Parts: sequence; structure tokens; C-alpha cells
Amino acid sequence: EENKAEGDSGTVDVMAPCRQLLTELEQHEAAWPFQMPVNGRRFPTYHKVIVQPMDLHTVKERLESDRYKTRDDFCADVRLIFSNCDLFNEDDSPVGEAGHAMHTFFEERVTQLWGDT
Ligand SMILES: Cc1nnc(-c2cnn(C)c2N)n1CCCn1ccnc1
Repeated sequence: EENKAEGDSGTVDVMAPCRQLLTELEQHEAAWPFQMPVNGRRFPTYHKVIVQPMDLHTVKERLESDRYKTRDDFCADVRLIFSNCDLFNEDDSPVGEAGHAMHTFFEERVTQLWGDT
């Protein structure tokens, strides 16, 4: 069980790398479309197409409320941001290009932090 307390020396903060990675995503120059939930009034068709919207602010709220029990739970929500973007945007559109840049950056950092193949 990953979140088990580490003896008397205090618990292991398995989510620290996730918070660090989320900060890097928020500060990325291509993060502008993904910072907050898509506004249904400004983009009425968006919620007809995207059944499970996700954004960096929502990920932050979930991380800070201990909703993610493993780093895979965290990664799944972040990857949802990019799959939603791919579904709704052309590759060569401004939002589509931003999504690809963010996704590439994210997967590179996941490999560096956790060595996933
Ligand atoms: C995020 C995201 N992915 N696709 C869109 C979108 C909604 N309508 N249109 C025409 C899109 N390309 N969005 C919404 C966020 C786009 N955005 C955020 C801040 N400025 C623009």
C-alpha cells in the first residue's frame, strides 16, 4: 500500500512530485487554454462534444483535497486535458498546437520523474 506511513519518521509524501509537475504545467507558455474549466457560455458546443472536461485548476483542487491516491490517478486526469484537446481541436489550430506542446512536455517530465516507458 503506497501511502503507508513510513514508521515513526513521518509519512511518505508520494504526491510531492505531482505538485511539482503540476506547477511546471501551469507555468508552461502553452498552458493558456487549459488553466481553467472551459466556459460553457463562451464555448456552447464544447460541452456537447467533451463529456468529461478537465483543466489544470480542477487537477490542482483534486490534488490539494487528496482526491488522487496514486500518481496514476493524477496522470489520468492530466492526460484527459490533452485527449479532450485532441478531440475538439485541429492539430494545426492554436489550441491544438498548445495541447500537443503541453502533452509532449508532460510525458517527458513523467519519464524523467518516474522512469515510465
Ligand atoms: C481548452 C479548449 N479546448 N478547446 C477549446 C475551445 C472551445 N471552443 N473553441 C473554439 C476552442 N478551441 N478550449 C477552450 C479554451 C480556449 N481558450 C481558453 C482561453 N482562451 C481560449
